[in-house]
Amino acid sequence: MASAAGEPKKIIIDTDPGIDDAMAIFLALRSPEVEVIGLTTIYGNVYTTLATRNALHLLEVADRTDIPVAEGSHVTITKGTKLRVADFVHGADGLGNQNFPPPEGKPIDMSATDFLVEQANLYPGKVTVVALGPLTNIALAIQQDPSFVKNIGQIVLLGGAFAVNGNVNPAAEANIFGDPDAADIVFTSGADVLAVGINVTHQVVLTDSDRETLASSNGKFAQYLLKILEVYFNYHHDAYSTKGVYLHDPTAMLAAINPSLITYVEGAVRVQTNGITRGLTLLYNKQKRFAEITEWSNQPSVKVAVTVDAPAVLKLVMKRLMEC
Ligand SMILES: O=c1[nH]cnc2c1ncn2[C@@H]1O[C@H](CO)[C@@H](O)[C@H]1O
Repeated sequence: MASAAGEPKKIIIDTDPGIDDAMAIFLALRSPEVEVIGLTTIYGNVYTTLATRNALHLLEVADRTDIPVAEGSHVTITKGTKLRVADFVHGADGLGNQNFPPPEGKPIDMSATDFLVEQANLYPGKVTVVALGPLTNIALAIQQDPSFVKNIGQIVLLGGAFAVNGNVNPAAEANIFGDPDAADIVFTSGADVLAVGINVTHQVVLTDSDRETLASSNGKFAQYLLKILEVYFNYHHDAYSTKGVYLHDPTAMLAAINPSLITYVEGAVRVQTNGITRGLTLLYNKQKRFAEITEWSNQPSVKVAVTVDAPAVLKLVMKRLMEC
């Protein structure tokens, strides 16, 4: 629902589209509780240039070219250029190998980081960033403007594998693995952070039969998504024994739209930035006073999602994406 004042929550979607990003973006555009004030782009599912192109394309599909797109970083926060992109999950074009025509629009003449800082300053405490890719742009904003952590309302991020295996390797989830140094900066920044990890998103599955239900809708978004979902389904059939696909990004988006759909715990999160467990996220629940000072001591608390009302999430996703 809209806030008490009746104003929808302003959100900026930091995104690497991406099939489940496309779902999350459409979901946000169909959600009266939020107003999408911009998209910022990042590498992850695809390289940043393609993420920008896909973000512009998705807004054209949605007839929402009024929403600005700001291009984000092409490299990690440590200037790393050896990026891991998940084209095997989303297709070479990031959108199910559909080879859509290039968008007509262009990104604004401002970096993602500058846009994030500008909007947080413009609407102090009022903007939520929904971060669906590696956290480079957000960490850069934190470094660039010391007041960003105070001015930004909340950072809802899809990332981490809390006490479960990762999806890149047993230790790491893809978004955190993409830039672990940036993730550690975000988690320890003191900002109001809600992390939705794959321990939660793996509970939200869009099944083959849900896909058939989606197909029965003449809605613009449902018909578009059906085309691009094929590759995502194929990947999941190969990689997991699940009969369906995980709704990572839509679940994180709904956690921002309607926080009552999840529960969370609070504690300090640190990210392993090197070695075989690079990208591992580890939550200290602050229940024990350790004898020694640890890397978690005196770190601010963040929120980490632990349960999700999966049927309610799925129902909302289906309903909103099937509307005509
Ligand atoms: O196996 C995988 N490797 C890399 N990325 C993946 C994989 N499965 C899903 N995603 C993508 O990474 C984010 C969630 O971690 C989601 O954006 C999802 O589409």
